[in-house]
Amino acid sequence: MPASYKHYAIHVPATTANVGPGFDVAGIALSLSLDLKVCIPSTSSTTLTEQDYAAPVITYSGLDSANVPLSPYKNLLTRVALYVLRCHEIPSFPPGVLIHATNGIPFGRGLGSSGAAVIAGVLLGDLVGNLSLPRARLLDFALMVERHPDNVTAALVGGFVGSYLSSLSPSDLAASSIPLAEVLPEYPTDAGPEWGADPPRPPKGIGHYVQFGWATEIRAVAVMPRFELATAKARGVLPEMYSRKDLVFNLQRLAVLTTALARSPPDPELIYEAMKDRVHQPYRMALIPGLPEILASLTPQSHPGLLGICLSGAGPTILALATGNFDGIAAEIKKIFGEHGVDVDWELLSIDERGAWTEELSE
Ligand SMILES: Nc1ncnc2c1ncn2[C@@H]1O[C@H](COP(=O)(O)OP(=O)(O)OP(=O)(O)O)[C@@H](O)[C@H]1O
Ligand SMILES: N[C@@H](CCO)C(=O)O
Repeated sequence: MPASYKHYAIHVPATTANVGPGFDVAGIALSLSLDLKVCIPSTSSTTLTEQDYAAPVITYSGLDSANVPLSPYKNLLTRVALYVLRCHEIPSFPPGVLIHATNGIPFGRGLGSSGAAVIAGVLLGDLVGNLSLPRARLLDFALMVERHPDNVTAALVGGFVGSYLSSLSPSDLAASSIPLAEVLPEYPTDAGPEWGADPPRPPKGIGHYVQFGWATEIRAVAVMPRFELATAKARGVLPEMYSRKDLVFNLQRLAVLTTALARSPPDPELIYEAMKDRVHQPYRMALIPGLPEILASLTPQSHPGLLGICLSGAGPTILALATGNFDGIAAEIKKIFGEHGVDVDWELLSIDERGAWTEELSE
């Protein structure tokens, strides 16, 4: 057992992705979080050989913690951290690292739990490897793992964010197209790590973003059904091709929405229409009982205070942006879900402007 440890904390916010018509583009960081406490032996070295291999010990508390694999070679956080380390010629965690995760983001509900875990993993690798990577490079690593930028960008930088992926050169495209299973190898646990070939480095500058303004009186009512919907499944129902009419419908609304949510006081009529979508919600309705009725029946007229309503991320959570009447809005959504046999929890959330951050703790 090492004589002393250095203690750190890593904080990553939840996110809602898509934001109305902004499929794979617009995300908002919200006031739920994944928090890691990381203890690193003061004496540890990053110049390890295979003989020095020692797996970190991971523990969890909070939401869905019973469902997380604790093997560092299966857990998403540590697999991502290992990927970052191995891209910097550091083959493993230094011996004796302890990680405790306190999870406040429910899994598979459309509130960016996997995006938060990916960002936490990138920050963990950066911390343990003593790498001090700039934010843009941290984002490159995150985008090698989660290929749509809306959750991870908002989780990393905070606020209401729009992002796009660069057009890559053919060789960079080949590197970034390597299957995730190869980017994040699952090593056998009992035999120790297989050092194998170096993983593909992320091309530089994969993702670009801009932070939009946000009217501070706007809050987010998140109504979370008590069932998980895996993002992969919810992406599987989307078509490959869209009509020009539907694309223009979304582009027109997104252009208006990004500025409308920054104006104070917010204009409910403008925002309500600008939060409509024809790119993902219509196709995901079959996966979320009650979604068509919820989107059709709550309006700024029926529920004063409501600004707009949409699916949060890949669902099944419903996101209602509002300036008041939060209980009334949540109660109506809960009622409609109830009529479809779906139990829910709900939370009133604020925007998180800070994004992800790491601190050294004194104890
Ligand atoms: N803190 C965590 N630690 C380890 N694994 C996690 C953590 N958070 C999420 N995961 C993994 O990610 C999965 C959920 O990812 P998924 O993309 O399906 O949903 P989501 O990220 O919650 O929703 P969305 O992407 O629509 O916002 C979980 O089932 C779990 O395997
Ligand atoms: N833009 C993504 C967010 C979910 O992670 C989707 O809707 O599939």
